[in-house]
Amino acid sequence: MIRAIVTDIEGTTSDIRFVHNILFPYARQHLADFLREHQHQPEVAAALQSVREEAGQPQADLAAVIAILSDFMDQDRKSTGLKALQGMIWRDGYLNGSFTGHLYPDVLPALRRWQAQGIELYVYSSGSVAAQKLLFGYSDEGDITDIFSGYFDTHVGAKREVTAYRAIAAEIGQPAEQLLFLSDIRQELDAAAEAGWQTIQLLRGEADSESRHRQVTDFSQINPESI
Ligand SMILES: CSCCC(=O)C(=O)COP(=O)(O)O
Ligand SMILES: [Mg+2]
Repeated sequence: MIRAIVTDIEGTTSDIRFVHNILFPYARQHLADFLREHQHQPEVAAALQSVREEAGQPQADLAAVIAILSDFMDQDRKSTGLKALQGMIWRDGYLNGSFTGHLYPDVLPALRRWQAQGIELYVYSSGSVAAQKLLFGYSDEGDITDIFSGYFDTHVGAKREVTAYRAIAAEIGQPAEQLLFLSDIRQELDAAAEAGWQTIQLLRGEADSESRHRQVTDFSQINPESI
């Protein structure tokens, strides 16, 4: 019996093209100006220091950190510091109406159905918790943040690491076999399965013939009561 469902965002609830073609370029375009203006704010300074440490350049000046962040963005590196900064920059974009958080049309009806069945809903993304709340708070369907009982980001660990799923299970307080993780990425599902979770892979685009996970093309095909 599934007690809680944890969902990925990019490629699962939301189109990967929204993240890569809209969110990421917006952050890249505004990064330098944002940092010059806000570098001394405590949460910005903490994220910058985290990036310096991650790059092994603890004394890097602002220009050097901007170059490091540019490299991280080129690599789509799931750096906790970069993700924190992207979330702060995206906030302006959501607030000034530059974009809304993309949701596939099958997502909200399924989330509502599962919630009505007494299943708790959570998010786990490499995007910061603040960025997750923005996407779901300013989504195509309005503010749906209340539907989720909690949000997890890379502070619990990287999405391909088994330990992250053990940490999330401990925080949710349910046995791993009663937790279901939804993601488009096989390696993330492999880590969740190794931690004892149930898994379903979303195939929003290309097939994945190497996957050993149950596969669906949208949320309407997921029936937690049959798992
Ligand atoms: C909060 S939306 C932006 C997601 C993001 O920054 C990212 O790198 C995608 O990560 P995910 O773990 O959702 O694939
Ligand atoms: Mg994904």
